[in-house]
Amino acid sequence: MWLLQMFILAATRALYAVIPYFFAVCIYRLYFHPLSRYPGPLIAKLSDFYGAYYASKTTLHIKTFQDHEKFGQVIRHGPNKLVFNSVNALNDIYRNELITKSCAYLASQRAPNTYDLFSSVDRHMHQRKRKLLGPVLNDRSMRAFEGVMMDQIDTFLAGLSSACHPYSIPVNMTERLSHLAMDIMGQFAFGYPLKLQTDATYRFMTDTTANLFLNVALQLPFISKVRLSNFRWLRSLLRGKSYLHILQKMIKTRLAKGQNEKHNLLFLTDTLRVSDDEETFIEEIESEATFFLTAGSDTMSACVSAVFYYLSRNPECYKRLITEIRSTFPDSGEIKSGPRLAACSYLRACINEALRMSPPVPGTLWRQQVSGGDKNPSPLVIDGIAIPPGTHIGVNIYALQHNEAYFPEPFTFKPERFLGQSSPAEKLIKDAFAPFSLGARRCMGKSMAYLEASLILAKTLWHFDFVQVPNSKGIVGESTYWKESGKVERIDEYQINDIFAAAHDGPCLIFKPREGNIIMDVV
Ligand code: HEM
Repeated sequence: MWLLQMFILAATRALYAVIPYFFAVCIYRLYFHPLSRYPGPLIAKLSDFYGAYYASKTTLHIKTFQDHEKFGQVIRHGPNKLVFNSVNALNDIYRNELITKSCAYLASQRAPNTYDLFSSVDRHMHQRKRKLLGPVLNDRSMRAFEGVMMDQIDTFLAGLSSACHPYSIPVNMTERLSHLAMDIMGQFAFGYPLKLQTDATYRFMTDTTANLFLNVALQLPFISKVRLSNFRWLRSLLRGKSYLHILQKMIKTRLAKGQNEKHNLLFLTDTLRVSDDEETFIEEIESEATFFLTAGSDTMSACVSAVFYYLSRNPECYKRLITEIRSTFPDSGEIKSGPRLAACSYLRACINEALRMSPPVPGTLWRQQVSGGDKNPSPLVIDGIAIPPGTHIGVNIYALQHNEAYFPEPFTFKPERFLGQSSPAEKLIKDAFAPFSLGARRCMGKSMAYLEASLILAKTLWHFDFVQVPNSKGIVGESTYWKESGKVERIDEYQINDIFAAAHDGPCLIFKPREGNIIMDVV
């Protein structure tokens, strides 16, 4: 009993000491903090838990957009954070040598003292890694890989074909495309046949729970100081032991094959070998591979699912795209990279418009002044605003790509807006379109992404016609966020859930072979 009394006494004393401190911090953050004059939600001014809360609900991108609508172009989105919504800020932040990734990215570190491309905040370390990875993702490598990618797409088409026979069954495109995208990445990174499309064994690899936790952690910069990477059990808890097991299997299988196998292809394992010690190397490559597989698969399935969704709801766009593809390529076998695919400007415009409305990386990519940058005599200025040292800054991709100043009628699917390039308004569209980010940390897989999306779409539209499922499954993919907010005119937007990358579902479509097309072509 006396133990309990002692405990209550100690707790009460601690509370008395903490309450004044808590109020002092609140008053400082509201009235005396260098960012106190910037507008924003009250809770965000007081705590980073505002961002973490909406990240846990996967709606942080929507909330940031709404906060811009309410508070203006520059908002305070954490005690120490500013989010901008302009092209000027986009260039000032992401093309700036004095700025690097925010320390919050260290929360994604997977093992102590092990940095992958994503978590290397240090600019020099990042440059070194990016240079190493360059040859894996350049045009030459893409050309060498295209045949393997095409084989995977053929398996995808064969799957759609089976869904047409003996009678049509609805196909959830998210499921099919996430399997296809992961199969492509398994081949691309390790030359390993994961076979998610035809065999259920490794389908757990497309689970995105770990990304949700990562996104919450990215909103809480103090977590990077806790060094989560020291807690190895967390790693297997989040990704799942089986995920790490298959990752190690892919790495070891590739190592056993040696460099000369498929000598025209460069794989992740071959390129990133920096350590001679096998165990250290496997740890390093495991970390790099986890990021790489996610970067190249979750994003791709979100992008292509979104294009299918918008086409199924915009018959004019659907007809125009089908005409472009079928008139450009008299034979399906002719669909490959090259001048003819590049000349399919409407295809590119549809992909861009889907990337604009439903960006596969929809959030604020947090950045900070490089350490020691505060000693620089001239202050950091973003879109005309002097930024106090230590501030986390960024542009929210979803909000920018829905900014009416750049994209009139932002909730309407209009691929045509990407076709012109001469007027000032058209130039603004180009400048404000940033699904792959820009500058030193821009996406390294942009060319691969356009090639993969173009091939999947062109091949599918060449072989099949499709419609939205006419029953209740047909609404899968519609925006429940906007529905719940009563914004009916925005419901037709393909819903992406912000988990740093994008979780998504649907659309559910019914396919039928294009008239006169022999199905055996694709099987
Ligand atoms: C539509 C598809 C894609 C989109 C929208 C996309 C978007 C992005 C974005 C916004 C970033 C910057 C992240 C940040 O600053 O934190 C990024 C980085 C990256 N992406 Fe992509 N990505 C896509 C596809 C791919 C593919 C297919 C690959 C190939 C493996 C890839 C590889 C990478 C890599 C390696 C980085 C890290 C670059 C660095 O930090 O230097 N991405 N991506």
